Amino acid sequence: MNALSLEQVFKQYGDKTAVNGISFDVAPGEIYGLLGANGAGKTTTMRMVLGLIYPDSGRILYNGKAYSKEQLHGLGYLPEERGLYPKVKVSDQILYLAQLRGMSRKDADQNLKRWLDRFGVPEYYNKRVEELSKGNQQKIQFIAAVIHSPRIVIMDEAFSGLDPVNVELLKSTVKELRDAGSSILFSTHRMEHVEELCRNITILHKSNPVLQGNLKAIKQQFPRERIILGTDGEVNGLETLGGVLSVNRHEYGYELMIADEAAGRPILEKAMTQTEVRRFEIMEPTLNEIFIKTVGEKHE
Ligand SMILES: Nc1ncnc2c1ncn2[C@@H]1O[C@H](COP(=O)(O)OP(=O)(O)OP(=O)(O)O)[C@@H](O)[C@H]1O
Repeated sequence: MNALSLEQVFKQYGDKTAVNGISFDVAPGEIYGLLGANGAGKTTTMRMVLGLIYPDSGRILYNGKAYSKEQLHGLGYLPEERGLYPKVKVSDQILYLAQLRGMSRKDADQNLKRWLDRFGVPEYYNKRVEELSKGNQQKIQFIAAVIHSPRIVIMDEAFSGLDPVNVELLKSTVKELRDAGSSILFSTHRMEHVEELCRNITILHKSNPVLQGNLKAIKQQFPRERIILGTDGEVNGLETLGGVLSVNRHEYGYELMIADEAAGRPILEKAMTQTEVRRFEIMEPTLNEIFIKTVGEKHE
């Protein structure tokens, strides 16, 4: 059974439609990507899943059941806007939140210490939030979202403000949660994180779901239009070949845009007659390219 199912969920603010009929399922042990440009409806969708606001129509099911107070204990939320109290000690704050989610203080304390150790910062237990750097506050906010071992975790820009080492640390933690059976609804503008983590995705555009499904299958639907050609030396005349749309010289060789995959072979043959070819690859489109094509605008 799916851990989370949205069925034709619709939400309007006044006469503005924020989410226009979104449906998707998240299996246990799956990270699901929710993507979209600013204002597309991601946060509204996540807030409905959390029960903070109600859909105008449609249904949200948790393990096949409708929302109830008990479900709240099985949900974890890492909001985009951080919500910790700066003056309050990390331990007081996290233990309070964990108890709200149904944990005993003793169990919560054990879990908190384990998480702080996992993140290599046991000394934060007694610190006030304001004493920590922004990135380290983010780690504490992450702990607040998962301390009660929720079955469904909703993460809005989980890795923003983190340095590369901490991004890797939190990424591996998200994978561990997945492998332990949690379902994660993951929203970000960082497409490379989605490529690494998510099995299935929905792209929202102006409140409408415009592209949805298995990420690998989606990639196969889009044409391969870019060739990476790694060479030792110059290759002349590439731009004259049929189906070649553009040629860019790089340190490693050439990057070519092509009309279709059939243009590939003559490029390779021409290169081989002139120099040593180190690499030749007709590239799968990146999710970033697919996103821009689908949404039709730059995003940040
Ligand atoms: N409380 C509200 N009252 C009125 N309109 C709202 C409210 N919350 C969101 N909206 C509108 O609903 C639409 C979707 O907003 P939402 O915050 O869900 O987008 P988002 O995809 O999360 O964007 P971002 O990437 O910028 O966080 C926007 O047009 C927004 O202005």
